[in-house]
This record gives sequence, structure tokens and C-alpha cells, in this order.
Amino acid sequence: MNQHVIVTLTLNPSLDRTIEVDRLAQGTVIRATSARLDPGGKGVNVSRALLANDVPTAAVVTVGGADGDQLVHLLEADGIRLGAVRVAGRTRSNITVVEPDGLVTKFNEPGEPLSRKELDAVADRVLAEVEGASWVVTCGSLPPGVPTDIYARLCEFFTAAGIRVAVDTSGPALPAAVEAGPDLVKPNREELAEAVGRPVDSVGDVIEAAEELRDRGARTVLASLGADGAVLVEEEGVTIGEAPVAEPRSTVGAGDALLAGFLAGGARGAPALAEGLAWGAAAVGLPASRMPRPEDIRRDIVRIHTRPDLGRSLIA
Ligand SMILES: Nc1ncnc2c1ncn2[C@@H]1O[C@H](COP(=O)(O)OP(=O)(O)O)[C@@H](O)[C@H]1O
Ligand SMILES: O=P(O)(O)OC[C@H]1O[C@](O)(COP(=O)(O)O)[C@@H](O)[C@@H]1O
Repeated sequence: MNQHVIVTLTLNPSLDRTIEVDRLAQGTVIRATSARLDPGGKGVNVSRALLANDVPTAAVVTVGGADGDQLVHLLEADGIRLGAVRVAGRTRSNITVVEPDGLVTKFNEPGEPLSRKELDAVADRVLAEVEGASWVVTCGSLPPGVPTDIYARLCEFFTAAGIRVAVDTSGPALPAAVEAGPDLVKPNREELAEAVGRPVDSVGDVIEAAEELRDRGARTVLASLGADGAVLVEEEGVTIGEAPVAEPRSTVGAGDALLAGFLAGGARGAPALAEGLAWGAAAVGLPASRMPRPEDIRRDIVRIHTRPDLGRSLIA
């Protein structure tokens, strides 16, 4: 029975290698103080977070080469319901360097091209998973050469089939998907600014940009703003909140945890934004891209602003 499963699609997943260093300095040899390997990619992380919190999920991913085998191995070890589509190109590795104050520097590989036949196989695999699903979550960057409108086309297809679609992507794929009328988009500040073609410097700017994406087709916009929390703009109005983290450990995957918590909250009838903020904050307090478990999540730190200051400048 597939009822209420949240299906994620990651066309460009990764092995996420995270190293912690005392200080990042270019042109020197730096000894890492710790190293960790996680399965990665935005949809993969959303599924990992949902699974860790007992929300039914399935992850569809492309996998290639020995690194693809390792990705499958890591996800199977986690117990994720996996739709792995074998492709010719090697699965990429993304490297994150974390400094003691939680400052993150990321090196994301572009990934390898997917052929038309491989894309058709991915679409077939998603179709096999989605029957009766509550959401399809299409996530992450597109590998080189993949048509920019692929998320838009998937969105039109699944929306017509009565399945809600969430999109978390960057670059030209985001505005293209917005036009296709997804139920939810989750841009971060940079992605939002790029999508509207102007800077987003204050909470008021975020709301204006999110409203523009709604005018263009997105039903709901969940804009994530790092340490500034998140802004939800939907038909019912605007909700703004944050969940402060005293000692950030790693922000990698925080956006994915926010999105997973938001979807899980909605599915459980809990206030979705508050749940997303609690999951996002919990992810920030954990090393590398570790996804929070129930015992990591503190709902008491979430603040929903009833009288937000719309002129407030964003932190960074
Ligand atoms: N330094 C931080 N302190 C507290 N929460 C944070 C911090 N960084 C990120 N978050 C939480 O994680 C969410 C996603 O982070 P953000 O950087 O906006 O997204 P992404 O990871 O997609 O770029 C934020 O909306 C917020 O809830
Ligand atoms: O597809 P992209 O944009 O290159 O992002 C992939 C990376 O994003 C992550 O999903 C982390 O996401 P965020 O830090 O943006 O929340 C990593 O697991 C992965 O390495």
C-alpha cells in the first residue's frame, strides 16, 4: 500500500564527503580533524530525514559506476525504499569542508550527462513508485545537458495525475518549474533572488519575490533563509519564523531537513512551517549532512513571528 508515501527524485545524487578542519587556507596542506561519508543529493536527504522520523518515503535516484554502487549500499544500509536507475555516467562526489564555527565551504561536482533513454527510464521508475503517493519531490541540480524544463514537464504530468509536486532546485530549472504550477517550491535566498532577477535583502523583499513566483504559477513558496529562518507564502497568507541554533555544527542538508519537516508536518496535521523549522535547526546542530531523528528535534525553540518586521535586513 502506497498511500501517503512521499516520493523523492534526485537526478544528480552524490556521495557527500565532509571533512572538518581547524581553518581553511588556500594553497596549504590542511589536516582534517574528522571525515565522514554520507549518501547525498537533495531528494536523497529529504527521504533520509523522512525515514528517520517514520514518515513513509521512497527515493528514486540515478546511479553509475563504483561510486553509484556505494551510494546504493549506503542507502540500503539506511533501509530506504530505493528506486535506483542504473546509468552510464559515474555518480558524483561532493566535498564539504566545515570549520569550527560551522562555516561551510562546498565543492559540488557537475555530475555526468544522462541520455534520453536514461531519462525515460527515470520517468518510468518514478511512475512505478508514485501510485497513491501524496507528494513527488523533485530535487537538486540537473546533470549537464539535461533539459532545463525537465522538472516542469514532470510537474505537469504528476499534477494532472492528482499528485502534489514540490520542487527544490536552482538555476534556470527553478523558474521553468514555477511556470508549470507546482504545489510547493523551496528556494533558498540566493535561488529566490536569481529566480526574480533582483537582490533579496530584507524579509519584505522575500515576500515580494515569493509573491512573484506565486503569480507565475507556484501555489506555495517556502523560502529558506539560513539563520534567518524561513518565510512561507501561500494562499492563506504569509507566515514567518525561525529556530535559533546556539552552536551550528554543519548547515549541509539543512534545507532538505526543512523541506522534509514541512511535508511531514503537513501530513500529520501539525503546523508545517514550525515543524520544518524544528527539523532544519536540528540538522544544523548535527555533523555533516546527518538528518535529524525524533530525539534531535526540539519544537520549543521555534518562534513564529506574529508581528514580523518586514524591513528587517537578512543576516548574510
Ligand atoms: N545558522 C543557522 N541557524 C539556525 N537555523 C539555520 C541555520 N542555517 C540554516 N538553518 C535552518 O535550515 C533552513 C535551511 O537553510 P538554508 O541555508 O536557507 O537552505 P539550503 O540548505 O537549502 O541552502 C533554514 O530555513 C533554517 O531553518
Ligand atoms: O544538486 P546540488 O544543488 O549540487 O546539491 C547537492 C548537494 O546538496 C545537498 O543535498 C545538501 O543540500 P543543502 O546544503 O542545500 O541543504 C548535498 O547532499 C549534496 O551534496
